[in-house]
Amino acid sequence: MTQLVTTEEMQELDQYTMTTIGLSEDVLIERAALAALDVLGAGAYDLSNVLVLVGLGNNGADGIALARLLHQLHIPVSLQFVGNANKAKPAVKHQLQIAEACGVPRSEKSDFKQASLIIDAIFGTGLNKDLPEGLQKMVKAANHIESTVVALDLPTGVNGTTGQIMGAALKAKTTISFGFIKAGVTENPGKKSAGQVLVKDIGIVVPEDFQFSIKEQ
Ligand SMILES: NC(=O)C1=CN([C@@H]2O[C@H](COP(=O)(O)OP(=O)(O)OC[C@H]3O[C@@H](n4cnc5c(N)ncnc54)[C@H](O)[C@@H]3O)[C@@H](O)[C@H]2O)[C@H](O)CC1
Ligand SMILES: [K+]
Repeated sequence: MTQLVTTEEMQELDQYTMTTIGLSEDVLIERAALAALDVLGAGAYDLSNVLVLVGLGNNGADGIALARLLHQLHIPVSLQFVGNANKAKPAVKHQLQIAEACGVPRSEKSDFKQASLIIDAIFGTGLNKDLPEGLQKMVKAANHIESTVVALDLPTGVNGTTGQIMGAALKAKTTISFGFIKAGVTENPGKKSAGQVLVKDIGIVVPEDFQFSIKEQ
C-alpha cells in the first residue's frame, strides 16, 4: 500500500518531526543524503563525473550533503549553485561550510555535457511559483542534451501536489522521494518528468491523529 502526500502535508510532517519529535534539520538532511547515496551506489548510474545542482533551500542542503558523501568516497563530484549562494537558507550555508571544509569542488558554470550524472537538488517541496526565466532556459538545455538526471525528492519544476509543470521541469531518470511519494509525481505531466519514483525512509514521524487527504492506494 502506498500513501501519497501533498507538499503541504510533507512540510507539516517535516515540521512535526523537527519541532515536536526533536529530530534536527541537519539529521534529516544527512539521512536524505545517505538515502540518495544508497540509491546511487546500487550500480545503475555512471558516477565517473557527477554534477550536483543545488538551490537555496533545504533541497539544496540535501544535495550539498550528498556531494560531500560522494567526495569522501573519492567519486568525482562538483557542486554548482543555481541562484545566489549568499541568499541561501542557514541550513544550506551550514552544509556548504562543511562541504568546503571537506574539499568538495565548486563549479560556477558547468558544461552539462561533461557530467556523467546530474543530481537535481534545486527545488523540492518548497517550489511555489514558476521557475525564474533563466532557470527555465537551463532546464530546457539540460533536457535537450538528455543528461541523466536523478532528482532529489521532486524533479525541479514539478508542482509536488498537482503535477503541473511550473514553467519548465527537469526530466529525471529517477526521483528519490524522501519520506513519502508526493502526489505530483503520480499525475501527468509531472509523472513524465519523474522517471522511476523511489521512496526512502529518512525518519519522518507521523502523528497518531494525522489525517492524510489522499486515500492510501
Ligand atoms: N523541511 C525539512 O525539514 C526537510 C526538507 N528536506 C528537503 O527540503 C525540501 C524542501 O525545502 P524548502 O527549503 O522548503 O524548499 P525548496 O528547497 O524546495 O525551495 C527552496 C526555496 O526556494 C524558494 N522558491 C520556491 N519557488 C521558487 C521559484 N519559483 N523561484 C525562486 N525561488 C523559489 C522558496 O523560498 C523555497 O523555500 C524538500 O523537498 C526536501 O528535499 C529534507 O530532505 C529533509 C528535511
Ligand atoms: K529536486
